[in-house]
Amino acid sequence: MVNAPSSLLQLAQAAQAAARALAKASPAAKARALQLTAEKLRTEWEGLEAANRVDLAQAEATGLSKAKLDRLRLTARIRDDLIGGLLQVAEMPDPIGAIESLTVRPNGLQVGRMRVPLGVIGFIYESRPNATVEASALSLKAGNAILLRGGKEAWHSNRALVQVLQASLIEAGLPAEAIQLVPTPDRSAILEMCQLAGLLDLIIPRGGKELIELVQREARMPVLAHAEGVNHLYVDAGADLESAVAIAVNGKAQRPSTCNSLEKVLVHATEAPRFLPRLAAAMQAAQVELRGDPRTRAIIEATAAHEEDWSTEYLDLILTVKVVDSLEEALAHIARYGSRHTEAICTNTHPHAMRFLHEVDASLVLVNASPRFNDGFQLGLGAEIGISTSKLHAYGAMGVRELTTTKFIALGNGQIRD
Ligand SMILES: NC(=O)C1=CN([C@@H]2O[C@H](COP(=O)(O)OP(=O)(O)OC[C@H]3O[C@@H](n4cnc5c(N)ncnc54)[C@H](OP(=O)(O)O)[C@@H]3O)[C@@H](O)[C@H]2O)C=CC1
Ligand SMILES: N[C@@H](CCC(=O)OP(=O)(O)O)C(=O)O
Repeated sequence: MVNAPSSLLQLAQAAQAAARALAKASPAAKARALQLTAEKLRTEWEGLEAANRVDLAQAEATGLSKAKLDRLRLTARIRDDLIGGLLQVAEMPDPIGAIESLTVRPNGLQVGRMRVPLGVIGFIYESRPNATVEASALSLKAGNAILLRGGKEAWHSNRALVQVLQASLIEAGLPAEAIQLVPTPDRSAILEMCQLAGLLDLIIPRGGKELIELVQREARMPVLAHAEGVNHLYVDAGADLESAVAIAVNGKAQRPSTCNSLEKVLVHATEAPRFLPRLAAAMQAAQVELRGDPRTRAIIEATAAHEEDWSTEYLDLILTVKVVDSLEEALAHIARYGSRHTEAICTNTHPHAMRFLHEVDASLVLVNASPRFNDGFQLGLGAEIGISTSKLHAYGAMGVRELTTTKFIALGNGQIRD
């Protein structure tokens, strides 16, 4: 805490004061701030787009990849999705103050749990401006303050969006400091955030290995890692192959830059001769480069996969394929190379589906569905701050509830302990 520059330290102190105010704010005021943000996204869209264009121009000039430019871009569709998500979050029941599982002890003491905010959240994430709005909305609904450190390429977009969010807070009678942007794109601020023990209650790094390792090493407060997705689809013996191809194409090609996209396909040997040519044709049409193990390459054209391919998250139109002899082999491969993010099976065999669900350790395990569903909005949370690949205190998509905790409460009538 002492090493933080006064500006960041002051921001965190202001966030802490704002968090205290938000913890007791009325559900109506929080919902109002969310509705106002939705309105302003529509009425102030031109200004937001203009800020976004500055970021896009700078990013293009520095040669940012097409996939990363795509996630930096604020489009009308993103605006509409954000508005829909904000309104959905506004309408959700306010979790704060709810008393859960009240029981009566033999001595008459009533013991329960009350849902409370976490406090101040430090959020470090990619150059994806919509994440700024989604994370802020969820944090606000959960009664937390948030300190945002988005990717450097989104600097102007994030500043403009945070202005909108803060104006909505003020109009709703809430402290603007509940949503703040770290005042510099300099990476040193990330290390400084990690030192803000006593001010930040939780830090969420959302990004690649380097970021996660840095924050896990340096942070002086709890960390919820939102890490990479080395995600598999296992095509079982007897699976519906048409559906398996459609799931694989959706998983890989719908939005290859996302953490929930498909990176590897494992196929049972009995299906490989029929499945792989269909997969290859579909992937070729989607412009996906295939890499494969020797058994795959004996059936279809693919470049040779190397050991590092099995653990690599490409975030690109590349897919690695392996032929396996059993469900056991698929489970063992996933346990060895997966990143516990998203894992899927295509099967028509109920016991296999159940084994996969029980035995695979990942934040979302799917049966006969695309890994692209690992997203808070798709899973019914309204929005998401990201996908926790840590197990404590939340595993998987994090919405409002995951940004809260509970404290015990006890209601007595004079009980004393023997
Ligand atoms: N689990 C989840 O919820 C999600 C995970 N991801 C994962 O994020 C990654 C993709 O995003 P990408 O932009 O490439 O991620 P990066 O890890 O490159 O960037 C994310 C953030 O981390 C910062 N950062 C990266 N490396 C360092 C470092 N060495 N020191 C300090 N800060 C650092 C970046 O800062 P700067 O702007 O300065 O580069 C940026 O703010 C993928 O691995 C993807 O799977 C993405 C979304 C959701
Ligand atoms: N959950 C989001 C994707 C989040 C994500 O992976 O973000 P990014 O890596 O910045 O593209 C979705 O499926 O739309």
